[in-house]
Amino acid sequence: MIHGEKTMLEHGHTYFNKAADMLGLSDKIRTILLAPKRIVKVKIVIEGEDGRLQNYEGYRVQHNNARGPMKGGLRFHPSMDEDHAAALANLMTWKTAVVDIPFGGAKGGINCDPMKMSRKDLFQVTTRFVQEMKEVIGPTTDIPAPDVNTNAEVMGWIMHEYSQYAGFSPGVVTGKPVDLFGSEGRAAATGRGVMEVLAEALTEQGKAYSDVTVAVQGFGNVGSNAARLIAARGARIVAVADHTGGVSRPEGLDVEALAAWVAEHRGVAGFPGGDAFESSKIVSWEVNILVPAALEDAINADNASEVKATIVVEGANAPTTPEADEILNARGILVIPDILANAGGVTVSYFEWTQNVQQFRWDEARVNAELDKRMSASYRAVREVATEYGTDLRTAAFVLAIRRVGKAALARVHIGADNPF
Ligand SMILES: NC(=O)C1=CN([C@@H]2O[C@H](COP(=O)(O)OP(=O)(O)OC[C@H]3O[C@@H](n4cnc5c(N)ncnc54)[C@H](O)[C@@H]3O)[C@@H](O)[C@H]2O)C=CC1
Ligand SMILES: O=C(O)CCC(=O)C(=O)O
Repeated sequence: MIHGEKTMLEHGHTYFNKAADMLGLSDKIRTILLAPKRIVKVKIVIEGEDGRLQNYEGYRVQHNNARGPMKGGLRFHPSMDEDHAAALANLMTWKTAVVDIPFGGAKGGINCDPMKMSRKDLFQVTTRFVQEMKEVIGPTTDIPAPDVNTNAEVMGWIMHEYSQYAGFSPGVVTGKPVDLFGSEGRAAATGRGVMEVLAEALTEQGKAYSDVTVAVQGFGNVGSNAARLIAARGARIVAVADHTGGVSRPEGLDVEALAAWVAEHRGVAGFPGGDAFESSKIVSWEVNILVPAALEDAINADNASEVKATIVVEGANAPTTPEADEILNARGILVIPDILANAGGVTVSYFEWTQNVQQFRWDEARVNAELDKRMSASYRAVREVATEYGTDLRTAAFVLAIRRVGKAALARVHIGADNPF
């Protein structure tokens, strides 16, 4: 899919190259670090409940495993294609390195629309996907997890199907139901990480949560948990938008009531506790903090100059195009980048995987404490690099990640005098 002039993967490469320029990396080293290890595309055909054939494509791009098994979510969305999978897999490599967990990066999914499918058809599609991918995923090779339109239930199906083939394998997938070897705290982890890095940024600026208003785009796993946790710290969530519309309330929305509404109605539209607005207006809402937590390219060259927030926390992956990023930076808006801001999910996925491997359970308090510690330490590490290089947080996060991945990748091969790490 084309995003403006460039593809999503090219956008990712733009960010990578800005950091690679700062590190003075040669073309050879850039190629080593950017080339995906494996790209798998499969055909998924099922007979739906209505008796008709449904025909989909499934993808898994395994980008890099220099630092450990590859890790990343599965997205079920009509826009899923090889470019999306590759771009998102790339981001996973840098994200796992930013939070310093022993994984590489991968991503995949199916170009289906779960909103229009029965649960039984979704189960069939998931099962077929695992049958096609079973040779390339596994607890020590590539470990999927939830992303857009996938959840704990789907992860449970994946674990079951893979275990039919490989024997009992809870570690093949994370984000599973807690009753099926999932981890306490994983469902809310990405939102919790967003809350934690935002706390660091506010502290830096001498502000508290109680001082700020927040707008959230996307009210799924990431957006709803971020909103809930940020509101619980005392901030006012004054506007929320999703694919069905937007709702606002200057005094602050009742986030728990909104979550209950969305669980029943599959969208924020019609929520009686606020005023309706057109969804795309969320980006330019008059607030202190903007949390894009839906899809890519939400903040782009057309709307970046209208952003009113002074901090943007990227709950979503790639919500800001490089053109928009330049505009936000030039306007002095602090952008906490995806590969740092939304890394709480994969961090607790790592905790889940270690619990599975050790056949041991952590309680929620331990998971949350370890997550909070790692997210704040990662924010500070990125800030330190930003200060060292006199650059923005996104470029600093890439510099930090490229150094870590580069050291591991090049220690595995004979590279000689060309090794810049
Ligand atoms: N689930 C996770 O643990 C993680 C998710 N992410 C990223 O966060 C983002 C959201 O993922 P989830 O919350 O898991 O997905 P989800 O499927 O739970 O929720 C997606 C949300 O985006 C909204 N949305 C879709 N199209 C929209 C549009 N055009 N305008 C406004 N809202 C729209 C949907 O209505 C829904 O509220 C994605 O970019 C994903 O890659 C990043 C890290 C971890
Ligand atoms: O939890 C995981 O393994 C990956 C989550 C994910 O897909 C992401 O961080 O974008």
